[in-house]
Formats: sequence, structure tokens, C-alpha cells
Amino acid sequence: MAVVITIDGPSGAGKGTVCARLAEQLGWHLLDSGALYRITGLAASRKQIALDDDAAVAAVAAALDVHFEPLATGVQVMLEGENVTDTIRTEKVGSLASQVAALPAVRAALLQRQRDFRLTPGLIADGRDMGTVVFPNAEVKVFLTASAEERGRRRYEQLLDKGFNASLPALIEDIRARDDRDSNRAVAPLKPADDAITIDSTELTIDQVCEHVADLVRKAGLV
Ligand SMILES: Nc1ncnc2c1ncn2[C@@H]1O[C@H](COP(=O)(O)OP(=O)(O)OP(=O)(O)O)[C@@H](O)[C@H]1O
Ligand SMILES: Nc1ccn([C@@H]2O[C@H](COP(=O)(O)O)[C@@H](O)[C@H]2O)c(=O)n1
Repeated sequence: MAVVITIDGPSGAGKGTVCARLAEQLGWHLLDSGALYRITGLAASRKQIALDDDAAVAAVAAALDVHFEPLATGVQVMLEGENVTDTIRTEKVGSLASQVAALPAVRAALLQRQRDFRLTPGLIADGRDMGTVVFPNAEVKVFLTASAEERGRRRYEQLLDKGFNASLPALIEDIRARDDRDSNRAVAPLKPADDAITIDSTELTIDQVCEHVADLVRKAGLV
């Protein structure tokens, strides 16, 4: 079976950035599990399904017509033939994702779809429950975190770079609300796996975090 490195952690800790770099460096597959929850939230909301209707949202998750197309600029996400790459990255869709992610049948419906990404030569899996639920036997598990203030500041700069207006206090508040919902839900809550190494990126650059994870991968004898 192909080897897996899991990187879990709260929103804005840098998981997506670090996972994409590592997957590129190693030539491994990449699972952005958050995108699956974002797409499910978007699809359910477009179908006007109540976001607390576990069975109905799970049916949407099970039937998702979604394709991830790797491009030189990143991964393009196609939902029912429509390019939703930018749409799913909004804070609004992040909030939809975090609501449907609390539903047990939705998580069950997405489980095998995530495990199917485990292909040779290896997989880097980004999410909240990669090391605890989806790939409990992963070879290397990382829990990447940072203070809510620093994560809010990163999100703020990201939005300004894209030409959007944003309020830093409101972003920090949103991040805290999402942390709270993700950490306190009954099923697959956000938490480090017992055998995960925690990296706090508050005071680290992206390069330093990538080097730290690459070091763990080398020490585990995976490359
Ligand atoms: N160590 C770091 N130092 C400074 N900026 C960083 C660091 N890590 C990530 N960033 C920046 O923070 C922003 C959020 O990073 P990223 O999207 O990778 O986080 P994430 O953990 O995947 O969040 P989410 O779970 O919400 O998708 C990006 O603009 C990224 O460039
Ligand atoms: N394994 C996962 C991944 C994500 N979620 C939920 O989706 C939301 C969006 O995730 P991003 O990583 O794209 O920001 C996130 O807030 C979680 O609620 C999850 O539950 N499990």
C-alpha cells in the first residue's frame, strides 16, 4: 500500500501551502480533503437543502460529480462541469463546509472517496481528521497549528492581495468560530492524533515549516 503523510490542523495554519509544496517536491499525490467538504456545502446550498439535514446532504456528498484537474497554476476544481476553484475558497463557502462537516453521514459518505487518493508513489493528505480517522496508519502525521491572531492576519493579507476588502477583527472572530465548531463536533473533531508531531507555525516561515516536515519524512526513511 502507498505511503501517506497526514497534515491536520486549524484553518490558516498553512496546511494547504505546505502540502502542495511537498507533493510537488516529492512527486506524490495530494488530497485536499477540505475541498470535498467545501464542494459538498456549496452543492447542498445550491440545491437549497437544509445544512443540518444529514441524510439529504450525505446523498449530495455521495453523488458529487467533481473532478480535480492538476494545472501548472494549481488544482482546478470542476463541479458538474463548472469551474468552482475560486468560489469554494470564499469564507462563505468555508462556513458552509464547516456546517456540513459536522454531520456523521456526510463524513461517512466522503470517507472512501478520500482513501481512494492513496496511490503510489505516495500521498500527502491535508485536513482535520487525516491522521485520526481517514489514514490512522499513516507513516508520518503532523499537526500544524498557529495562533488565531496570526492565522487571521495571514487570511487578511491573502484577501488584500486578491483585491478584496476585509476586516482583521472579523476574520479572527470567524477563525475562532470555525475552530470551535471543528474542535467540538461529536464526530471526527479537529485534534492531533496520539502519534502526531505538532508544529506551531506562528513564528515560522513557510520554508521553515516545509523543511521541518521534509526532515520528518527523511527520518522516517520514506525518501
Ligand atoms: N508559516 C507561514 N508564514 C506566513 N504565512 C503563511 C505561513 N503558512 C501559510 N501562510 C499563508 O497563510 C495563508 C493560509 O495558508 P493555507 O491556505 O496554506 O492554510 P490552511 O491551513 O490550508 O487553511 P485552510 O484549512 O483554511 O485551507 C496563505 O496565504 C499562506 O501563504
Ligand atoms: N478533513 C477535513 C477537512 C475539512 N473539514 C471541514 O471543512 C472546512 C473547510 O476546510 P479547509 O481545510 O478547506 O479550510 C473546515 O473548517 C472543516 O470544518 C473537515 O471537517 N475535515
